[in-house]
Amino acid sequence: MSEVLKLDGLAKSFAVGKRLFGGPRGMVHAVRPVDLVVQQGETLGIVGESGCGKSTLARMLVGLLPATSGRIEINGAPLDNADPSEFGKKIQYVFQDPISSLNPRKTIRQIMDAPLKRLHHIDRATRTQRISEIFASVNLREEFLDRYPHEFSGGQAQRIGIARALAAEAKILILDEPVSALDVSVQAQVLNLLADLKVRLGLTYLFISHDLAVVEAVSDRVAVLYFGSVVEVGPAEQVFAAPRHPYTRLLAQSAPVVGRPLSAPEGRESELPDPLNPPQGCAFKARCPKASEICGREVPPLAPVGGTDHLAACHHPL
Ligand SMILES: Nc1ncnc2c1ncn2[C@@H]1O[C@H](COP(=O)(O)OP(=O)(O)OP(=O)(O)O)[C@@H](O)[C@H]1O
Repeated sequence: MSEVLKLDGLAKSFAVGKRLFGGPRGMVHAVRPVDLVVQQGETLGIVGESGCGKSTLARMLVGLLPATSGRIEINGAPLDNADPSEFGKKIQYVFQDPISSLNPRKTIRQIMDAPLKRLHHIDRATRTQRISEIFASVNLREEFLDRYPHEFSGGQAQRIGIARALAAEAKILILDEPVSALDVSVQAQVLNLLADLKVRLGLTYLFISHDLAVVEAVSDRVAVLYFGSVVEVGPAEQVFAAPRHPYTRLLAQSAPVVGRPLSAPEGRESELPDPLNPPQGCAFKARCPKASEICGREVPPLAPVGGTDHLAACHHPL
């Protein structure tokens, strides 16, 4: 296996609450420095409650948001922040809400044609042929190409969203809650399609979701985000069957049923800390049954917890 994607200290802060005169009132550290490696052909699931930084991370990866610090490498080469077409050829984004992410005034053919034209500069006849091939690969009928986005059901629209990402010929797809907006029966079809495409086209996925059961079903490895940081990462079956971070255990306990989204688990305090006033030490300490004095003082580093590929950021791993 080879590394296709590497995040090195990738972080994003937002200045919030601008005063009329003077600078911002504070900084929100939406994503704190994240180090992650994704191997060719794997699906890395990213889970966490609302507000933990999933979308901010995803948007940095596809160049929709500039990082505050850190870098992104693809196949060993840094991605140039300044050149969106470089991002587009290597890494593509599949949105949660497929219909609203497609331009309502353009036919599906025009939507599919844009990345081929912009990123690959190939002639019209070749583009037409590529679009037909891609459309067939997501099991959609060719006649749909001349319709508009609003004419499709959620499941069909998500297939179109996937087809559009494939048109760019990127090998890495960021799937941001790709099935959350769909009915459960349609979810399974789209997940099967994604699994099939991954093998057929040699793709690598980052699968972001707050639905733990879906992430468990599709991921080889899982990274758990809490308050902008990775607090646990490891093989999916290990992380779910034997979580080492108390936060992961709370998540797993709170979502035992397929399709049930993560809700704030019961804890001593079931809220994320105030981003404008982050706590000292471990961000999870107020909700953690194992918290001790050191947790209030020192941020725990992400460190191996049995096996080199299973890491947790906890002073008292389970
Ligand atoms: N443009 C912005 N300006 C200020 N703060 C922001 C901005 N975007 C995100 N944030 C803050 O950054 C943190 C992470 O947000 P983000 O949307 O990445 O989380 P998320 O896990 O994707 O949540 P959700 O599942 O609800 O989309 C939150 O505290 C959020 O309020």
